[in-house]
This record gives sequence, structure tokens and C-alpha cells, in this order.
Amino acid sequence: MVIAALSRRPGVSREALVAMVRAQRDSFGREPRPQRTGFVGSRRVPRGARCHGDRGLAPPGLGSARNCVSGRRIPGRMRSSLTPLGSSVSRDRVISSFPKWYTPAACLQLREHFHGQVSTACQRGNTGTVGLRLSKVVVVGDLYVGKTSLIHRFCKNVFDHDYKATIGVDFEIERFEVAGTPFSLQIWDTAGQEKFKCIASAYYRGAQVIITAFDLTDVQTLEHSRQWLEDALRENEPGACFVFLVGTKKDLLVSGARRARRPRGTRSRGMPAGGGHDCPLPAGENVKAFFSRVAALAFERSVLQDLERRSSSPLQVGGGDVIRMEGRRPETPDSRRPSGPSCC
Ligand SMILES: Nc1nc2c(ncn2[C@@H]2O[C@H](COP(=O)(O)OP(=O)(O)OP(=O)(O)O)[C@@H](O)[C@H]2O)c(=O)[nH]1
Repeated sequence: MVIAALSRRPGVSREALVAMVRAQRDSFGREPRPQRTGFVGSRRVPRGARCHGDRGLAPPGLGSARNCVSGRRIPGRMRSSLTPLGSSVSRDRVISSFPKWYTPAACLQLREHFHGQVSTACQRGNTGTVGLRLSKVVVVGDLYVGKTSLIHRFCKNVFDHDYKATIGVDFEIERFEVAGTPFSLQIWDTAGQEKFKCIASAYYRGAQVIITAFDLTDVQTLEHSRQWLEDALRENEPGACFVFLVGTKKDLLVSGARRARRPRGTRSRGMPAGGGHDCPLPAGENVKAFFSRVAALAFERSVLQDLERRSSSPLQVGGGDVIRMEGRRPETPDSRRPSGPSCC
């Protein structure tokens, strides 16, 4: 049904779509299917959370004009999830050299270049299905630390002073071109509120990258980040995820502005209610560089995994290999007839 719906998209071949659906399905691992009701995994709603259950929802990135989890209308977004098959990405999503770390003191990967095998594979266009897949990035952390703002700053280049709590989960798909190869990140925004944690944690599985966000003006959110990270790691294979710790709201430190007031009725695991709402618009400093590095690391690992999988695969269909069929052929009416001289 999904494929039928997709194949109505003009200019995209059915085979390419089938390959993409398979690649997406693989990349989602065993995570639960997105719900059709908004309460389980709906988008951020203003205080007093409304249910979006009446909205029609579709699987992620599969041609619908709505984000599957949120039910929110996002005209350009869904189109972008399919474009690895065709058009180019915007110039600021092109990554040709390995993006540098933020600070070497807090960095586990100090390499400055792509892995040799990855560079070679990219030069030869031998990156397998990496260009069709989505790498999953999960952003976790206490409520109100700025997870959604971080994602929206990068994906939409917007900043919203109004706090709207994330209910369950939401996601954005961001396309890149890394070393000449199309590549997409699926960035999952999770709810920081305790009552939604069980919903959000169902989406941790299959993450390639875990971003733990904390508020630089609230040390308790940093203390809690260890627990957030452990919870996310528990749902994934050991060593399978890149891990990042991101401090938000630096502008409040710099400007000395008072912390924004947390909405009434939300209980934080670490944030006491602050003073007035007096924050300067954050400049989004380092956000693009950060996500570029996330994309480059995720891409590199995806290519290496793809190369490894293909080299260990016994059968290579389409690469000139012969598949030998062992054993007797099943009997058919034709095969029961006496065989005379024939050519083939
Ligand atoms: N001044 C300033 N405010 C920020 C920054 N990042 C986020 N905020 C504000 O902090 C509040 C919370 O931000 P969100 O992005 O909604 O927080 P969240 O972590 O997604 O919250 P939950 O969805 O409840 O988990 C909002 O009012 C934002 O405008 C920042 O870098 N600087």
C-alpha cells in the first residue's frame, strides 16, 4: 500500500521507491510504528496539551504532506525526505571535508579526515544504499532545556521564544551531501517531561547518534543528562551510537539575562521556576557546525557498515556473480515429458 502510494509520485521510478522503503524500514529497526493518535507521539502543543487524534497521519517521509508523528503540516519537509533520489541539497548542507570538533578536550574522535575506505568508496560511487537510508539521531534531555529549539534552529533556522512542550516525540529529516554522496539524518525530538518519557523512550531504538542536551544556566539539567544518556544507550547495541553532550542557552550566560519562566503546571526534574522572560534571541552559534559533524560521523559509519556488510555477504546479485542452484528441480508437467535433443 505504501509502495502504491509512493509510485504515484512523478519522476521517481517504482524500483527506486521500493529500495528506499526497504532502506527506511531497515533503518527504523524494531521501533514501534508511529501512532495515528496525537497523544502518543504528537507534536508540541501549547500548555494544556490538545489531542491531534483527528488528523490523518502517514509513515515518516513517505510522500505525505504531514509529519507522521506530529500530524503537523510541513509542506517542504516530506518532499526533502525523498530527494536523495534526485535533486541536490542546499549549499550549506554540503560537507566535503571532515567537520572539526568543537573542542578537543571534550572529543572522543579527533580524526580530521574521512576514513580511507570511505573516501575511496565515495570517489568510486560505491556507497551502496547509504544515500537512500536515514540515519537516526535522538535528542534527549530535561524538559525546557531547548531540544526543540536546537533542532528547529538547525532545520528551519527559526527560534521561538514561546515554550510549547513536546508531547511524546517529533522528528525532522535533514538532507546532506557528504563527500559527494546524498545522506539524510532523521532527527528525533523527544519530550523531556517525565509523564511522556515512556512514549519517547520507545523511539530510542536504532539510534546512530544520541544527543543529550542540557541548559547551561541550570546545573541540575547537566546532572540529569547522565540518566538520559543511560536510558537511550540501554535501548541500543553497545558501541552502536555516537554520543554528544550539548549545552544550550549560552546567550543567557553571556548576556546575564534572567532565566525564562518555566510554564506553570510543568514539573521539572531539575529546573526551578526562574524570573522574568527576558532573553535575547539566540544566534544559533555553532549549531550548523555541530550538526555537520554529527552528519559526517554518522555518514562515515554508515558507509563502513555498508562496505562490511557487502564484503561479508556470500551472494552478490547483479555484480556478475553466478548463483548455482543445488539439488533436484521441482517437477512440472514439462519436466515429466521425455527429454529429446534440445538446444538452449
Ligand atoms: N534565550 C534562550 N532561550 C532558549 C534557548 N533555547 C531554548 N530557549 C527557550 O527555552 C524554552 C524551552 O525550549 P524548548 O526547545 O521548547 O525546550 P525542550 O527541551 O524542547 O522542552 P520539552 O519539549 O518540554 O522537552 C523556550 O521558551 C525557548 O524559547 C536558547 O539558546 N536561548
